[in-house]
Amino acid sequence: MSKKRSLDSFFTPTSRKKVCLTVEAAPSEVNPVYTSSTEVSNHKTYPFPIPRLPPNIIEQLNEVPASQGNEINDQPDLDLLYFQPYIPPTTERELFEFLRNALFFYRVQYTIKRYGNETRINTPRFTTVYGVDTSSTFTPDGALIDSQTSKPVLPDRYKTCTPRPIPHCLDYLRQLTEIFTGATYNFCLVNYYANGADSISYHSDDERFLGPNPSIASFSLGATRDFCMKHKPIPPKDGEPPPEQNSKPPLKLPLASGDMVLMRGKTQANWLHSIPKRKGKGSEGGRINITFRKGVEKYSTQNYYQYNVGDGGVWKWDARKGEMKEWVKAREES
Ligand SMILES: O=C(O)CCC(=O)C(=O)O
Ligand SMILES: [Fe+2]
Repeated sequence: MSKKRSLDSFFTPTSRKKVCLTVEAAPSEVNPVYTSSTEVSNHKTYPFPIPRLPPNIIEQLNEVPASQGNEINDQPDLDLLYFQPYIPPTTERELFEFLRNALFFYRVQYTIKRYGNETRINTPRFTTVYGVDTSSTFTPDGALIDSQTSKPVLPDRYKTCTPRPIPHCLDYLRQLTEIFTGATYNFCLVNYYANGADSISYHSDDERFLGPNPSIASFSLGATRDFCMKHKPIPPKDGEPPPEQNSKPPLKLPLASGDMVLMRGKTQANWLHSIPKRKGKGSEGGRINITFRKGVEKYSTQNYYQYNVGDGGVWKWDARKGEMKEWVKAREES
């Protein structure tokens, strides 16, 4: 297949530009899929193959971003670009349904030590992750090699996890997002909030393994949920009077299906974000969140797999029952 235009020719950071890629010129060619079949992405680490994006969704995604991003930077250290929407309205529902059907998820549990006591934490949403930090790269056939030497990565690099390549259906969006944000991403984290009882508490993605001032592109599909942001408390400095705190109420962005928030600059270092639980009206539907980020240390790989895959069972959307079900290999094959 020939490429009609190179991806580089579309490179205009954060600009609104219609990308008329043909299906032949899809970014999937830049990062081939790790399977012999053209219908699915597969890898030894996947519990089951993941369908590639159908051509009609690819064609519609070539219209991104569907609107101009609005800058939100009127508060200290805050630097957001908010697209309402980014994914065209003709596509968001189909993409949501497609991804919910296609992906596998986990319900991760882990133990933390608080004041000497061990506490079991149940992550209050479904999660999954793909990708690997900059020290390693996947070959087109899915082998993990050292990014510098191109030699196979030895098992002791990632002792607690086995990294998984980003499947075509998410990698296509990753590459489009790289074009429009001017940043590069090697991880794709996916959250599924089954209803208003699922949530993520206030946190910042400020780990050292993302480097200083990381750009994180965050997509919403499905039910609308509030994205709340508040400034971190400003710690006092030795010998100085208490610093003035940001007294403004938390920022609340009602993230709708197809929206994208690009968090960048000093945002992660200074702000916290959350998706609070939601009761009553609008708490019924499921929501997918996809974030693209770049891990620059091998520890990012271990951390992301520990907290987004873990060591529990696989969950898959059951379209007939309309809910996530624990997935059992034998059941699918029989
Ligand atoms: O679901 C969202 O919009 C936010 C998810 C998030 O903050 C995260 O995964 O770190
Ligand atoms: Fe986050």
